Amino acid sequence: MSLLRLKGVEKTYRAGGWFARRPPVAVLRGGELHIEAGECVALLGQTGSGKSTLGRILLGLEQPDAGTVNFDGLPLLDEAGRMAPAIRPQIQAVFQDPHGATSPRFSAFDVVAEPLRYLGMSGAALRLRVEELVLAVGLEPTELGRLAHRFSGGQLQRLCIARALAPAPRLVLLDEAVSSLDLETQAHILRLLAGLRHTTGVAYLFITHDMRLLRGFADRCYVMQDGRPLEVPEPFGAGAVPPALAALRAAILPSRPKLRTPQGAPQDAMA
Ligand SMILES: Nc1ncnc2c1ncn2[C@@H]1O[C@H](COP(=O)(O)OP(=O)(O)OP(=O)(O)O)[C@@H](O)[C@H]1O
Repeated sequence: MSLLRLKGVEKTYRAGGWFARRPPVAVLRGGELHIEAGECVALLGQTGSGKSTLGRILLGLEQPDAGTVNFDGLPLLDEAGRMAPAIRPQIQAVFQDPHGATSPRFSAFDVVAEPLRYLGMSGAALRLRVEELVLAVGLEPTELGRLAHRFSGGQLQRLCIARALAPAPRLVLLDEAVSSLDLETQAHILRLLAGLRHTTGVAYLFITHDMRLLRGFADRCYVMQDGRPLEVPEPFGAGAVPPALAALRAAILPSRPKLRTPQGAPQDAMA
């Protein structure tokens, strides 16, 4: 049984309500996606292709118009569209902008402690768990009293990762979680996430539009094509790939850009 399975999920946004002049936007149009326990699955797609909509559905923030979403074999949402309280802590998320995802009034301690307090933890047990989590993401417990917004973007994202892992989830949605960081910090955070997956057994849904981040990180890959997640066995292979993936591949910058000579022939810019 899969940890998560989406089947035939459809979602249409009706901008401005039912009587608006603008036509409805059908963002998700079916397809299938599954994630096994402990797996890292990438979901690629161009901007506006519906990746985050799909992510919000997994978090119970958005209701699909049609289709099924099962977590551990059970429906993710009840008939009223609410997520079962037992499932809620098992699915967590890390978003692109760590500043937007944390309160400027919170200390680092408060950021990580937030979901644990919600689950009823307090006192020495809370402090111990928060310290354990910040150590796991490579920060020092002595820093916990600092205001979170005084940390660098990469450090604050580490705190957000610690917060996501606090309730010991089985699935973490990483929605462009490293996209706002510089290349070196991206590499550190991806290494950290890979290590945490190894030690905790958590599964990831890694949403990105940047194909370069996939290599060595994701086990399997889907691309959003015409509103449907489509599994791509070999995203970097020489064979045919869906047009949406071909466009993302074409967007990868060459490591050594080519210049055009006066005769029009490409020439290595670094030669
Ligand atoms: N609440 C909403 N109401 C109306 N339209 C929406 C809403 N949320 C998203 N959309 C539209 O749905 C489409 C898909 O948006 P979504 O954020 O899921 O795409 P995405 O693939 O995550 O894009 P990006 O990589 O740019 O974040 C876009 O055209 C967007 O404008």
